[in-house]
Amino acid sequence: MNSSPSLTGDGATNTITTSNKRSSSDLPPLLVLRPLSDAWSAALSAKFTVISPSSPLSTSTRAALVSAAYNKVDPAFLDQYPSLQCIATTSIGVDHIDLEECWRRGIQVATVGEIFTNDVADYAVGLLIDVSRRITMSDRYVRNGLWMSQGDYPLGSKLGGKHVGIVGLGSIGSAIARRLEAFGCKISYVSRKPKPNVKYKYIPNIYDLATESDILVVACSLTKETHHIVNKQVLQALGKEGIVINIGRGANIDEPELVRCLVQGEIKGVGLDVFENEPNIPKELFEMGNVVLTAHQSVFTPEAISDIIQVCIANFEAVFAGKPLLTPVVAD
Ligand SMILES: O=C(O)[C@H](O)CO
Repeated sequence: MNSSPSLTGDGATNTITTSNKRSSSDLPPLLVLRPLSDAWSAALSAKFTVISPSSPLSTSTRAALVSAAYNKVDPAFLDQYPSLQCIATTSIGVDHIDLEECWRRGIQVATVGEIFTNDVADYAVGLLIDVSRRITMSDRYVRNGLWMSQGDYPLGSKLGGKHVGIVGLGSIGSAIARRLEAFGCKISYVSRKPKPNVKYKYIPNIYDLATESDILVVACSLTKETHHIVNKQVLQALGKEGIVINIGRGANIDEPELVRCLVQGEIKGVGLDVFENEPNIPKELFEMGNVVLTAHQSVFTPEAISDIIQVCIANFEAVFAGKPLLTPVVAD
């Protein structure tokens, strides 16, 4: 009878138990740090011996699966797992991973590649239409019975013809730009350098971008350079009629300044899927009508989750076979 580790879970926590149903001794060990749903558990356990950080095997494992934000990969974490050769994160953002340190130690890092691109772009456009046409606000108005007592809700603004400034024209920013172009928006962008073969107007400075824009869409990754890239001056340059959409990372925006600008009417409205200290959200935002708030979910569709599982497995199989990763993070 074989008694080997397998992973069970309620979708929120990992638990190692013993099973006599099958042997996993010939399956490569995979250290898993993120919570696993049943679908994740089944898919990973079929290919790997899934081990938890508390398992004695974990220090000698070669590959690890981590998730965005809530598994910080820093030198202290890496010291615990000296045999790691590869880390795959279930995110596109890698701000929770000390990449330089990983590379210094010869550890490869993989993301989910472009799996989320279209879903996030759809969501960003959804937030933008919601804020500019006041859909959620009008919904609250109707639900609260105010239509009858107070009459028609104030009109939202037309999207076509608006000047949209995209902060970060990577794959997600580009997908947002393509969608907004179809709505008749004029697109400009800021990024470290102009993108080759791109027809949108490149503006090297975010202040100038904000000055020229009606709407700013934050779609950049979080780095030292982009931390609080949308600050007081940028928000003031955007102006009283300006709208901000953020599907990047909360810390791309100086959140207290954003709240202050909203309170003082220095910008018109925001659609935020990400926050500086998730899941803590400044309480002032709850009181405001001109904001749409969602719970960092622009990336998640059931279809995308299924694709993430497949790409993570493919990356680990490549590592264990000594082949290149499918979706590596590369130094730029
Ligand atoms: O980076 C990502 O993939 C998303 O924001 C989920 O964390």
